[in-house]
Amino acid sequence: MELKIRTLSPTVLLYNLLNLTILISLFSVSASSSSPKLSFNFYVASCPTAELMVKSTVRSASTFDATIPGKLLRLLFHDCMVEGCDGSVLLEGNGTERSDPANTSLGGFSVVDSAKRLLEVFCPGTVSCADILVLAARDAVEITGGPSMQVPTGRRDGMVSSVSNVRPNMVDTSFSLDEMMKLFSSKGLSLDDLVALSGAHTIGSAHCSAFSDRFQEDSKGKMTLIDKSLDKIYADELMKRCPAGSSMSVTVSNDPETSILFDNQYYRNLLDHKGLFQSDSVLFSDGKTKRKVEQFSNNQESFFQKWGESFLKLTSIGVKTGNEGEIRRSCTVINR
Ligand code: HEM
Ligand SMILES: [Ca+2]
Ligand SMILES: [Ca+2]
Repeated sequence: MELKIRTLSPTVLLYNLLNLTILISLFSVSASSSSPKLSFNFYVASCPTAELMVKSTVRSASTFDATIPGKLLRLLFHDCMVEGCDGSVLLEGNGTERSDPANTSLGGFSVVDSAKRLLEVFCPGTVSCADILVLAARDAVEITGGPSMQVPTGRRDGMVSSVSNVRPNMVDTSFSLDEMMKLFSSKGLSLDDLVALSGAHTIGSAHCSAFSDRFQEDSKGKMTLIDKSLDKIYADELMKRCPAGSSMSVTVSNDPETSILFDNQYYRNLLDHKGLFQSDSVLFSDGKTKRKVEQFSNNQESFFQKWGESFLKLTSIGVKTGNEGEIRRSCTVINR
């Protein structure tokens, strides 16, 4: 060892010393930065099987009920848009986010609750509901044939869930592209993220009321198409599935072609003027997003690639880490 050092030239020694100094200073910057960030394998020491337990819960629930993946993915979106990805949407009670009409048709709560119960047995007080929801949505995409992704964890659960926070932070199917863009950019999401994340509508379903604005009902209860951008045959089919006065529980597939497959069919539907919501159709009718829609419709790989990036951005919105928030014992109530 002694011999080795002596044989090193002074320049090499100086170079090594410099590298060491840079390394030390880098380390101290990251160690002293105020709020810890998310990290991959956050639970590797505290609960090594956390991700596996969530995955198996989502898998078995989805085997029994094919509507689960869509529900989990939408639930995550609605969580992240309001107060960030902090599980605020999961809280029950008067005046919580769940009371807003935009959230009354949400589902998948019981899957998150089951995963949490399992995790509380093996790793009590360790894995946040916010992380469980992100992992469950990630798994939902993979289970339905979408890309497999590694997602960072370490989110903490929020203590605030107020119905008044929903309206100002949630998109609506009646929104113009500019309105959607404004909201997305306030969350750090770009126009390309909007196009990619809307691709979530390649799975799942919608209630008739979610797209009734594209039709008009006359005094005799007859429906007519008022949104001429919609394909005529597709519109007829929708009217047949959702006649005036149809039950509130009737649902229609978001993607009429491959509703249980996470693929790029959503974008091909847009090209065919078969976007279910006005907010879907506008992505193809507006020149600002048309080219991205065409690109994703032609190339599933590029959609999957961008989906991965955008999903990471979505799941990082307003996250609470370190000492912020708490680790809930039950996902539906804050700890007492
Ligand atoms: C950008 C504007 C968006 C609007 C206006 C919108 C609106 C809607 C509406 C109205 C429904 C039907 C709900 C029902 O009637 O039950 C729906 C379903 C769905 N949305 Fe979106 N959404 C948007 C973006 C997103 C994003 C970014 C994601 C996820 C990343 C997402 C995931 C889903 C999923 C998976 C469903 C199916 C839910 C199920 O099967 O229960 N949506 N969306
Ligand atoms: Ca939230
Ligand atoms: Ca599909």
